[in-house]
Amino acid sequence: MVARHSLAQEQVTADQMVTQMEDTYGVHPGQRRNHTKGLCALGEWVGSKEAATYSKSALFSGKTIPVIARFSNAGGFPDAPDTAKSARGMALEFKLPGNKLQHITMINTPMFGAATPKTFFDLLVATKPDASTGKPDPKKVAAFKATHPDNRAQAEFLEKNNPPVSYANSDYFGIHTFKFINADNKTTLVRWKFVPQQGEKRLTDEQMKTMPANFLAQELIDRTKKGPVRWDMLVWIGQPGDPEDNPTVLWPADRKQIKAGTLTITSAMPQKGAACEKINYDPLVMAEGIEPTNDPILTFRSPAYAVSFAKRIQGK
Ligand code: HEM
Repeated sequence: MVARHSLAQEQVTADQMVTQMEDTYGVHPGQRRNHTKGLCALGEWVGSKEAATYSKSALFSGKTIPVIARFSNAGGFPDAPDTAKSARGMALEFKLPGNKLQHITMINTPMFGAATPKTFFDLLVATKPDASTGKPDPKKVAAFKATHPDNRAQAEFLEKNNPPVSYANSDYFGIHTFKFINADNKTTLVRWKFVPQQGEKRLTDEQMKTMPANFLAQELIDRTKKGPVRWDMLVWIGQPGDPEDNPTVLWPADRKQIKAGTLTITSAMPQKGAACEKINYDPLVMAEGIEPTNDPILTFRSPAYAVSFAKRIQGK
């Protein structure tokens, strides 16, 4: 496992990955190199007592914790249509007592489309729009699919499930395995998802053809003006032997599940100049009580986000 991890790291660097994003999506100065389209939101979080038995994180103290959120569309096109069959993202920064931070950065597919950074890199290369058609070359996409079976589960999920009608009507999955450490220093492997209290709702095939390119951001701004929007965080408790370092493989469906808390989003606003714009939602920003696994995608994300953040913060 460790050997495969270091091999994957050798094959592509964070710089190469972000340069490839720029090649595939173009450079949009001052903006994120991935999940470029999005908006900011504000809210709060209250964790559960049950989760506190598994993790000593201040996230589960039961106290109200302020949250700065960002909702987004996967990919580096600022004008990606909201009907595109790509992932939607929810990124959360929890402001814990003592100036500590916890980040949770999720997408709305249960699994990721790459077991190694190299597969993700190859996907970026294969989906670069062709100069003559403005669309990915179907031959290159087919060749990628034939040689990267670790992409298949997510690609099939995205093909079969239309995107949500609202950022508020979507599940968001942590995807990676994390470790909860409790007050007795006992480690539990966990995975999680955020489930919308207003229910999951996807665009119909008809709406896929009729909806405009931009509706998700304004819809969330309008919805939160009428009242708060909530998600419950459900945590699956792992068993010894459950896959820890492959975000393309799901755990068996019968794993014990606990409710770890509730997120309440109270307002949403365009990202320009708002609180989420200058946050790097690096998923390895964690407070005591939650730790990463050796998942090669999870460990790669941190340096890649840093490269993108450093560029955009300089206006590049
Ligand atoms: C090799 C794998 C990955 C790479 C190279 C990558 C790269 C990036 C980069 C460069 C950004 C922009 C960072 C910034 O400028 O602030 C980003 C944003 C994001 N990524 Fe990833 N990512 C990967 C995997 C994932 C996975 C597995 C998830 C979900 C579990 C995810 C969810 C997101 C979300 C939601 C955002 C937007 C965060 C925000 O709103 O600021 N990414 N990613």
